[in-house]
Amino acid sequence: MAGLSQHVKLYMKINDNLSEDDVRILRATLVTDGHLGQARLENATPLDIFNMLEADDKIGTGNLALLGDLLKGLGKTELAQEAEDVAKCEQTEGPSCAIDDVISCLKDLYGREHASVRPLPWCEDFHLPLEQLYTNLQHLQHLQDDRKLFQEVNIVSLTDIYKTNEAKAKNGRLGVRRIRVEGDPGIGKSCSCQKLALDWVSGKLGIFKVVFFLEIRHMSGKVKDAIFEQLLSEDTNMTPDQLWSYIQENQDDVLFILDGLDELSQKARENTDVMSLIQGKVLRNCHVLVTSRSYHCDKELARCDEFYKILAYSSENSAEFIKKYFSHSIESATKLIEQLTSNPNLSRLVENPLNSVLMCIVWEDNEGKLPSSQAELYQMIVCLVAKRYCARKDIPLEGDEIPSNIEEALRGLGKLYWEGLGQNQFQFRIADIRENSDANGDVILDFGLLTRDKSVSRIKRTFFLHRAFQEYVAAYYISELVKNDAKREEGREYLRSLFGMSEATASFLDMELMSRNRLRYGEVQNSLLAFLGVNSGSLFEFFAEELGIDECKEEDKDLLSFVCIMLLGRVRGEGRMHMAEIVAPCLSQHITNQLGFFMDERFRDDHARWIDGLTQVIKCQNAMAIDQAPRLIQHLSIDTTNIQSFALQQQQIVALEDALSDCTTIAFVTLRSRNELMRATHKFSPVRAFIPQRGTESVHIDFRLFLDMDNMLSELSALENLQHVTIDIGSVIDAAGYSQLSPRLADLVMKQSCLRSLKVKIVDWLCHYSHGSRGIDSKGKFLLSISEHKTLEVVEVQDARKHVLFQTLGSIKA
Ligand SMILES: Nc1ncnc2c1ncn2[C@@H]1O[C@H](COP(=O)(O)OP(=O)(O)OP(=O)(O)O)[C@@H](O)[C@H]1O
Repeated sequence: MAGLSQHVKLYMKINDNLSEDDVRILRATLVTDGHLGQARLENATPLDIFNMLEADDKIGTGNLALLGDLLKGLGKTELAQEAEDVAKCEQTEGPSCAIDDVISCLKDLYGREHASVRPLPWCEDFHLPLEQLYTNLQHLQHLQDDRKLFQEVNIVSLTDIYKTNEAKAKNGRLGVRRIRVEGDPGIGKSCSCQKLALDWVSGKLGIFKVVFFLEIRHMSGKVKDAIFEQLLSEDTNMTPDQLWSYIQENQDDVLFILDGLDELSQKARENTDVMSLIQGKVLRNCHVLVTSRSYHCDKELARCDEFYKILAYSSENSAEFIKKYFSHSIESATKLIEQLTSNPNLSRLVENPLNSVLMCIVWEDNEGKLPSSQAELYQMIVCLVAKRYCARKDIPLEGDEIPSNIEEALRGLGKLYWEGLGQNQFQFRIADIRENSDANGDVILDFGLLTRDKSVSRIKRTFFLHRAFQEYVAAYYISELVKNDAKREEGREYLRSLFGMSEATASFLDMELMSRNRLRYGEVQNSLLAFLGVNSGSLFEFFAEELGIDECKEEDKDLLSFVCIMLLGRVRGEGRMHMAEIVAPCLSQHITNQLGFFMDERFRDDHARWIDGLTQVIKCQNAMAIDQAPRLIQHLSIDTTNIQSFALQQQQIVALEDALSDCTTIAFVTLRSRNELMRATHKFSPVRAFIPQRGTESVHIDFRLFLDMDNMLSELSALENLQHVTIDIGSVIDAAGYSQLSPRLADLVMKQSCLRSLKVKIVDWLCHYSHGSRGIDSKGKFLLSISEHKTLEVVEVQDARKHVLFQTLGSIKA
């Protein structure tokens, strides 16, 4: 009703208010006055009559004179007056009347469509009421588009952003117009947008007169048309051009909520003006809030005024959500919370809202059985869908086995969705699904992992409800190919395109493409490992073969080794050692995580997993060393910048330290950090964690800032038989102070009897700087240690002011 124009609403009102006698008189008058023929009028209701008159252009928008006369003839003066008012309104004040109509139409739509979430695609009737279930999320605000500079903000929903900005606004005008919100998959971006729209409906966002909530994945053309396609019905009493003019004239009052920029398809990108809207090239005074997955669309969103990140639920939030979900059974909630709290892996998993809701569903449906990982969680959900489908169709089930035609259907879907991901396509036409699925088209469409768009939208295409499932099913398809010996070659082709090796062979890898694919298909790559499970050996055999190709250049081996070790770090369970055994003999002899495109902080988690994988590889090589295996790691280069964050657990460092303590084959170690090493949550000593105590001949340490120089030198002194030590440090903050350097260096020289070169360069001491001393204090002991040393050939020490204190041993002896 809200979407209907004023005069149509009036027609309906008149229809309801005329008696049968009135209708008879009306028909007769129309015939007598020659407006309509008798045959057409027979049995026609007033509504039919008004439609006929409209079709003959006798009445319509802003033209209700005839209707007024007819009503007056019937003695319906009030209705006649209303007809006059509506006509006047539509003629003279058309746009403002019409915009009110659009607004009520939008409010009606949001109140209806966005008042609930449907986390399960197969359950069309499984709606969770958003207002009751919405649980506060944590947010960060990034400062000046720099992810390193951020502040924690007291914001629990997107509406709070506007509330905070409104408090700072001048003359009621918000200065901040373009807001960017990012977050990981399933973290609640869409849900937060829904909540924002609902808050507007309930008057909590009064600063905006009109709010357009558009899902970018449905966008294929101009924003002007998308508004009508997604939000308004065909008989809205404003044309797209009229509405656009209204928006242009009232920019300050309008908010666009644009959800999921990362889901804009390649094809749509060429035709849509949504980027111009986001970047303020059109409607620059409108308000825009745009969401995307983390680290996606960075360039396009660089010019936004504010930049927020949705973090996750805190552990209290996730418990609160579970209680809300099980409000009918507090006992279930308490039990689930207890189980999750006792398992750190699962507790972390449910910090993600999508995982939280799926966990509740699985718990409810599987009599308290819980998954151990995200992939297993999705697997359980797909099993659940399959079981419901079988129950619906009376298909007998054997245990937990999914019937083969359903598996086949899932594979068909996986193929389609993998191809869709390549094009950033998230919705599919039914015809395409049938075409791609042989005999299983109906199973796919009926199965329940697909859902049809139910909104007012005129887009009637089938699509996946949640992108995470699309990635999951695509991974399932690839894993089935990889496991199948008969489809080995096809499987490998898929692996190449998944990991970004499709346009090259191992002899010529494109690091940019590989890193891009890691960002784009990271979820698919990770799910693939989970699907392969005990069969993950096939994936590592693939990498081992690529590494073994004769033409594979050393730098390409370094890159493949990094990816391979990072993936190994993601393997859980007993099979891990076996996977390590497959790759360990083929890896590069130079193992490094200092790899151009992969140095970006977007790969932070991968660097943390790399540490786990490295631990496995080293353990494996330690065992192999006894058998004199030919290829062992000889040079280890670690950039700690990306691994010293909270992504890395203390026990992971301890495990690596343990593995390295048994390692004697690594002769060269390079350590680098591009930021402050000790700002990490976990304090660790880089020397102890990353340098083997035995067998290391050469160490190069290159840190931008270091807090514990004193300790580092003592630990280097404790290593066995070092020959070359090079230390480059930008700045040092050392509790022991500048004056301690000389005795520590003396210790190092005395303890390392095989030392041949020692080069130390420290650009600045940030504290404990003794202004009086321009060089190294108490040099005597140091000089003595050098002069008594038997093998030392080169000593170079540069101080804070770049004074070269010692250049060669010769100069010291002189
Ligand atoms: N704040 C919240 N309170 C309660 N439930 C939530 C909340 N946020 C998200 N959810 C649940 O998590 C599911 C996934 O959330 P949503 O679709 O908003 O994630 P997203 O960040 O948009 O994911 P993607 O990037 O994959 O599109 C929702 O269907 C809903 O069930």
